Amino acid sequence: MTTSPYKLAVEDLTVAFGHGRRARTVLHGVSTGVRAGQTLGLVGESGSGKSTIAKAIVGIHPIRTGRITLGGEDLTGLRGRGLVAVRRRIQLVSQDPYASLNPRMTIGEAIAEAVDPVRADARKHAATVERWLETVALDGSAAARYPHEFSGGQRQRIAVARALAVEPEVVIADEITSALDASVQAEVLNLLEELRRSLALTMVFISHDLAVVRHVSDEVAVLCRGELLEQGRVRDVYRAPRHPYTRRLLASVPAFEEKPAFEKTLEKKESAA
Ligand SMILES: Nc1ncnc2c1ncn2[C@@H]1O[C@H](COP(=O)(O)OP(=O)(O)OP(=O)(O)O)[C@@H](O)[C@H]1O
Repeated sequence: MTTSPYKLAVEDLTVAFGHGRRARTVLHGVSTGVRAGQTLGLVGESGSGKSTIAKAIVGIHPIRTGRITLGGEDLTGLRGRGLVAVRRRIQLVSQDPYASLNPRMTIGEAIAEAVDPVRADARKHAATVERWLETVALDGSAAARYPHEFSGGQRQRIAVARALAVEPEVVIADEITSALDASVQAEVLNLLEELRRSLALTMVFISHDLAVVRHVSDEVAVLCRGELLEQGRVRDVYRAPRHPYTRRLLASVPAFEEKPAFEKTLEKKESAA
């Protein structure tokens, strides 16, 4: 039985790299979580430990202490098949889509593998592959091509399609737009926002871009040097940050009240609907 209000919960998480005297703790008892169907924005300066949380959740980094639960089920310490199964239920999409796309596989094969890892047959799953490509606004003919044949923004959309094709319970998006220029960033964020609404995704959105986080998140958690300083509803934290560090972080955003380009595009779409 769990009393956690969160679909995905992290409790008292400590992660350290290295051993003995060389060990360095990078997460110090972090507790956070995301409610079902919501998006948690995870913010903090470079090196604060955001990616480490994501990687610990999906089992890439071992944890020292703490607990990770999904729907109340304890995932901590899973190995072998259990770990593989969890990696499917929680999909991590990172800044570099090359990391999740095998350069020797066509896009069709990559998505087919996400749908069915046992029989990753692009022809057998052609209809599903095409549906996911269309979901991320790509033509079905993309299935026969290789990752290097696409632009950065297109590759990121393919990585999102591949992650969603698994039908995960939670998606963790780690700086997925930081390598993209502003207009492509807007395109990927718009897509994510549409998918989030239509598929009622539960998502952790990691970014150092506070304007973007404000737009896509329901709650925001602020991380500083491996410690979680505060978490709350976006509106509350942005209007009245409790921690001086959060205040500084928000103050350092130039023209903070200025709405990002993609937000304006979304508003236009909504008012036209
Ligand atoms: N595999 C690793 N081995 C040793 N140290 C690591 C490893 N991965 C991360 N670290 C260290 O952990 C700390 C947190 O890194 P992490 O990548 O989680 O930060 P971040 O907040 O995601 O930063 P950024 O926004 O720059 O991606 C950093 O000091 C980093 O050097």
